[in-house]
Amino acid sequence: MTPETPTALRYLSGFGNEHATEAVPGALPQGRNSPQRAPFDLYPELISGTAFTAPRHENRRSWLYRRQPSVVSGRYQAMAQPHWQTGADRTVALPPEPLRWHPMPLEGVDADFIDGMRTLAANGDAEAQSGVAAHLYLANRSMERRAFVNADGELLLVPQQGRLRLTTEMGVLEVKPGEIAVIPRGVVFKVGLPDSDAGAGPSRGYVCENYGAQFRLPELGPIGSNGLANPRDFQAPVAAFEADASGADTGYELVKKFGGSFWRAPMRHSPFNVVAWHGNLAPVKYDTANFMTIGSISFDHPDPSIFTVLTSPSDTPGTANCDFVIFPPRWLVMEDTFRPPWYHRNLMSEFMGLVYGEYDAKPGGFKPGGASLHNLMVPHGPDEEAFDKASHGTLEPRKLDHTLAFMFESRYRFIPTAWALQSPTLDLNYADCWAGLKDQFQP
Ligand SMILES: O=C(O)Cc1cc(O)ccc1O
Ligand SMILES: [Fe+2]
Repeated sequence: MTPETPTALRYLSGFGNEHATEAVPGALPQGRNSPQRAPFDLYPELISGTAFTAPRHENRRSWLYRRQPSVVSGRYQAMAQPHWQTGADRTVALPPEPLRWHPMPLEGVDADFIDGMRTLAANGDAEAQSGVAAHLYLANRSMERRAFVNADGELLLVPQQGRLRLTTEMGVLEVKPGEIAVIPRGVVFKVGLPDSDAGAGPSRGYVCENYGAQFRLPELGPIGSNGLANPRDFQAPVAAFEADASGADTGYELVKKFGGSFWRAPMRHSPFNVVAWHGNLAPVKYDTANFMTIGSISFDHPDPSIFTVLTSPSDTPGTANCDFVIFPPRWLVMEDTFRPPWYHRNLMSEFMGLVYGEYDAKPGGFKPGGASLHNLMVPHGPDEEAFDKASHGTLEPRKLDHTLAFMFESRYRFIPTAWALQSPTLDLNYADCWAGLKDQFQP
């Protein structure tokens, strides 16, 4: 029952590249996509992630050559997953203040990746193809004969604890904390937890579900033709299929999120039955250790847009549906500068998480696995401890090391779910971290 994949996974390099990959040599038709009979009598199937007529530089689609087309499944039945919410919940009274959550406890977790998903906050509307959700997953069980497909958006996975083995229609990817993965809308996948399976305990991580335009690399402007996340460091899987795909004895359950509702259908065969594929729509992984970080080498603290890994544009240029921004290890060398983030209020709304280490604006209170939310025009900035240290410390070159925070930044306010607002992990004392900032004005 194990997937037919090599033990050391191989990947194809490049963001949005036209890849071509065969699990069995000769399985890809040559010179055309849809011959009268495809090699080995595989079924050609197209998946398009953009409208057919999207501009060429945005157009994403792939051709899959599979043992059975996706349409072969049993009937769908409604299924409950009340904790995975879709779009802004307008019934929630949105607090106008900074919010923070302590790490969600892992004790007593008994769920796979799908059942263990918890929406912390969401905005926009999947139907309107705009907005994002910020979820946390807490899971201790691999999806074995269970697969998932999300029709509502793409999923950006940010593991915080434990590796994920992502078996997808297009092959297998493995990601560990520090790495991320993006699974396109509509691509079937399942999540294995190699570390949990080995007894290391539950896995935890963050997910950005993007209902809007697909994540892409940001423009580099005056930075030039290299830097930040380099395209070649994004890795797509090689084609792989499950060995038992034709065995009639091994049922599968396919879970589908469709317009915010969950459905399940029995399948007689594994949906991971793609023998070859080609195209530029594919799941990818990326190691944030490869991010070429740029910062000030003179003075002042740059805007965090300098740390954008991927961006999902909205229809207003420069005002993203969502930016995925990281705060990786880096040197701070600025002279006569308050080096942490300044105090600020922004048009954009900021959901933050911490994969490991300490975040320089909140050395104490923001813990790995926790989250914070600073919505549009909600004031925030360094806590008292960070302010004191940064105002009085000597300004030698200093490495911020062993740290990885990130931000899902959106033009739309994130509305926390009722569950998140009632959670015992909600930090009711968050505002206290600024309460001691004194008026030190001495004219
Ligand atoms: O609020 C935060 O911690 C995120 C952030 C970091 C930064 O360096 C500048 C602005 C900003 O919103
Ligand atoms: Fe901020």
